[in-house]
Amino acid sequence: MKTIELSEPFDPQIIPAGKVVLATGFFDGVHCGHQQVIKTAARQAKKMSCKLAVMTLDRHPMIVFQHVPTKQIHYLTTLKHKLKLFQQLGADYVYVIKLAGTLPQMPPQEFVDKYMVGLHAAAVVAGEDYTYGKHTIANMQTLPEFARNRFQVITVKHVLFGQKKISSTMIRRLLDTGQIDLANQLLGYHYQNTGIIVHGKQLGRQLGFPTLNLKINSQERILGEGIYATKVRLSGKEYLGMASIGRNETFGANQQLTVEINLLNFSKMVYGQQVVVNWYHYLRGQVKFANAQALIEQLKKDQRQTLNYFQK
Ligand SMILES: Cc1cc2nc3c(=O)[nH]c(=O)nc-3n(C[C@H](O)[C@H](O)[C@H](O)COP(=O)(O)O)c2cc1C
Ligand SMILES: Nc1ncnc2c1ncn2[C@@H]1O[C@H](COP(=O)(O)OP(=O)(O)O)[C@@H](O)[C@H]1O
Repeated sequence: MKTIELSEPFDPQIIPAGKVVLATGFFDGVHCGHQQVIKTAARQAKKMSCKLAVMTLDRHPMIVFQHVPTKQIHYLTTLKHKLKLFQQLGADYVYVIKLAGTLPQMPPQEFVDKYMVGLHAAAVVAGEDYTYGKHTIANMQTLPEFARNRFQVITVKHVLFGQKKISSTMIRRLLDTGQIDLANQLLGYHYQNTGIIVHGKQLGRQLGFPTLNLKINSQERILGEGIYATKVRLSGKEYLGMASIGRNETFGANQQLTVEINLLNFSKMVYGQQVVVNWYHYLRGQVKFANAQALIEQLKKDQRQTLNYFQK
């Protein structure tokens, strides 16, 4: 897979020769709905004997159109993770479009000419609500007019959960409220965070349950408070872990939020390393225990539950 960054104005020479089927969207999360768009494009590419290209943006459109500060955006997938998921879906090219300069105000006809025809699209595939300018004029209904028979337009119907379309917003709400099991079902894979192991208060080892304290990548979204069953990738190996996201209420009020994980079958001292956490299952909410002993008793139960979950 080849990743090509495009910023306005780009040199048409850098676009690989040959026709592509172009799947387009912001694709935060690359959830089941997004996967349907990309898989439809992949089938079409096979039919038309061309390459599969995916087009995405380098930043959330809310930053540009609603002026939301960059720091306030917490993605379901970082660009790096998104690219990995596109690769798994069979993308030959990924175009990452820089949403800056004159691009956000570009008239729809110019956008279609430069970023669809200009990328050699034989067909453009997107979801029902895809827009490439003001939603009243630059939508999937009007795309054939702008295309002027230069490419085919394929609109993919929303994938529904119950009556509602599966959306990044729906999944963000589920994550914020700790509903990881359902969020994973709608994502079609296990939600993931990346973080660095930092020093905590060194209380964990006294309790008999040392924990990796994680500083999660600041652009990523953190699950709501609770205790979760996880799989953790550390130094090329995978471990089962029980994770706590919370404020360690047992040890005082108004403490900082921490993300910490006790790994089952692990006993090395590690700090500073990068870990990838895959979140699998919600075990319980945070509890303010009467004392450390009561917390320890609960941690033993959490450990058994984590093992049971993964043995199922
Ligand atoms: C699986 C798990 C569950 C936990 N549950 C709670 C809890 O319900 N209430 C609480 O106050 N702390 C809970 N903790 C957090 C412990 O208080 C924390 O690990 C301890 O304070 C150690 O902190 P340290 O890593 O900074 O030394 C939990 C930790 C783990 C690993
Ligand atoms: N099974 C384990 N799970 C998590 N961390 C472990 C484990 N065994 C050893 N460790 C180590 O212990 C450290 C955490 O101990 P802890 O007392 O909780 O200290 P800290 O407060 O600095 O996180 C981790 O950084 C890790 O290197």
